Amino acid sequence: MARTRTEAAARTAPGTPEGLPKGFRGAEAGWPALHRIPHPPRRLPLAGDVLGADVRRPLQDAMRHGRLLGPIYRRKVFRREFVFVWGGRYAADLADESRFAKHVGLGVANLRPVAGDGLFTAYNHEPNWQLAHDVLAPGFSREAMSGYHPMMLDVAERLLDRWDAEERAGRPVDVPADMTKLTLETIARTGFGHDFGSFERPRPHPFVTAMIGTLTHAQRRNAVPGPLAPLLLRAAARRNEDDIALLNRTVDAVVAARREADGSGSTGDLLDRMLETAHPETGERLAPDNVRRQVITFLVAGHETTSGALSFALYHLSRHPEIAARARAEVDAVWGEDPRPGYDRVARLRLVRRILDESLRLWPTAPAFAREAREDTVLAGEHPMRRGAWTLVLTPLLHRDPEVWGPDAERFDPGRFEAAAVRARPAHTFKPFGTGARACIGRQFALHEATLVLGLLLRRYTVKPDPAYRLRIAERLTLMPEGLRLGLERREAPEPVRASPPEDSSAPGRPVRGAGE
Ligand code: HEM
Repeated sequence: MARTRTEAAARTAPGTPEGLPKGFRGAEAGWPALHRIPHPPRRLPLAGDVLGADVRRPLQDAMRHGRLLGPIYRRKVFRREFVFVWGGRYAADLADESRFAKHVGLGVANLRPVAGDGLFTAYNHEPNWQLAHDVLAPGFSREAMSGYHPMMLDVAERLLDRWDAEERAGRPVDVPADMTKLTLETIARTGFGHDFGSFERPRPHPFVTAMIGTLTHAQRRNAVPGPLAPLLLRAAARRNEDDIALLNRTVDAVVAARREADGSGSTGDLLDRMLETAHPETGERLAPDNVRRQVITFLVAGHETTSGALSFALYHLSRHPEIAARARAEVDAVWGEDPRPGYDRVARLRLVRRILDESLRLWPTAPAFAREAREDTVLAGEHPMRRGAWTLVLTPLLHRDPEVWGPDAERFDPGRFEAAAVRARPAHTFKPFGTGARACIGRQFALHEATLVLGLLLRRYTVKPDPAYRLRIAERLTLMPEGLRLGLERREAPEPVRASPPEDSSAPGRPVRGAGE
């Protein structure tokens, strides 16, 4: 029989007044041997480790400290102390789901006013996480994905039309802006049957502007200490409320249109699942306010990070023409001139996929995730943690740990994701999609979309870097190559299709999985 919302609510463990789950602790209380963990040398009595902090680039700031202080370190911002880790052995231990779980903290917790108990921001103890996970996971099955594929192609063709026009006009393309248009339209179309008209607009859709506003605000909240935040961020908080209101209005309109359609044209997409599907065991459905949270979650989580991943991949390809040429040869061999390659032929682009993996290694676009101890435990046999104590894993540094990736870890080399190299690495050291039960539900979606689009772009254009460009990373919880523009050169028709397939493309169409996945 269907469980009611009241029964579901009764299963929720009561949180603290701030909405934090039981067991949450500051580092001082949570890490009994905190003194053994290094911190920056010039600690100020009240302010802590704030000297030289870059509030607009907190992740790169954290990476700078990590390089100086080692694979586990701590930082104090006024009264709050945080532990950061990036060493492979710590990350691997934190992946043990029997002792650790996702921690909703820092930036993710700051998104609670926008996304509430939506899938990404839900506390582990909130019943809506399991409910939504079970209802929505089939929306990412192989069958569902093959249904999205033609829609992904349609959106990619809109990008190609746009890039053709830019190429004819001899104008460089604004890569992050165009990738954001593409990925927003893709998740909106496949998940919600919606068209934001991004490619037809001279400026980003207001949804995107509001989303960037809320992500930036959530990030800034970390940098401004709690007691001062209301004062210092008063104007920003007001803007943030406006942004959230716009996100809500946009999403409410999408949901209302679907309800009005009353099942006609229903495709079983994510929104149908959110509105119609009952939990297979409990019969419970998502409540309307939770549907709103989930739609926002998927629209945001479903495009911002993939857009960054594609942008970084294009950056690297522009800098490594020899790798781009090999990838293009693969696309020609596997797809030939077929203008609409089928679903199964995307995962056969093994090198293109490795280029994406390597781009996500160097700049994982969701660059950190937090883990908390389920019970009192000792991290990697070295650092005691009490139940509820937590730490932030800095993925870009984990992905450059020389003990795992070797002395040339900074070098872009897709060969690191060849099957033998993956097998030779320790497990749980490549984590662009997080880990465990709360890892990214959209991983296959993102990889399929990005591989498809990169294949289509490689086949049609040679991308030319601006020699004066130096990679700068913009941060708004996610990462993006700031100001990246690339010149385009339309290719001649591809070489005739080779009789024999390249390297390993004859293997069944399943992607090589990274270590520990
Ligand atoms: C390259 C693209 C992507 C990257 C790098 C990425 C990364 C991540 C990471 C690191 C997490 C875990 C965060 C944590 O532990 O706090 C996560 C969770 C999540 N992602 Fe993604 N993601 C990507 C694409 C997508 C797409 C395309 C979707 C939806 C269509 C999506 C939806 C979600 C959701 C709903 C969660 C929360 C899952 C849960 O807690 O149950 N992501 N993602």
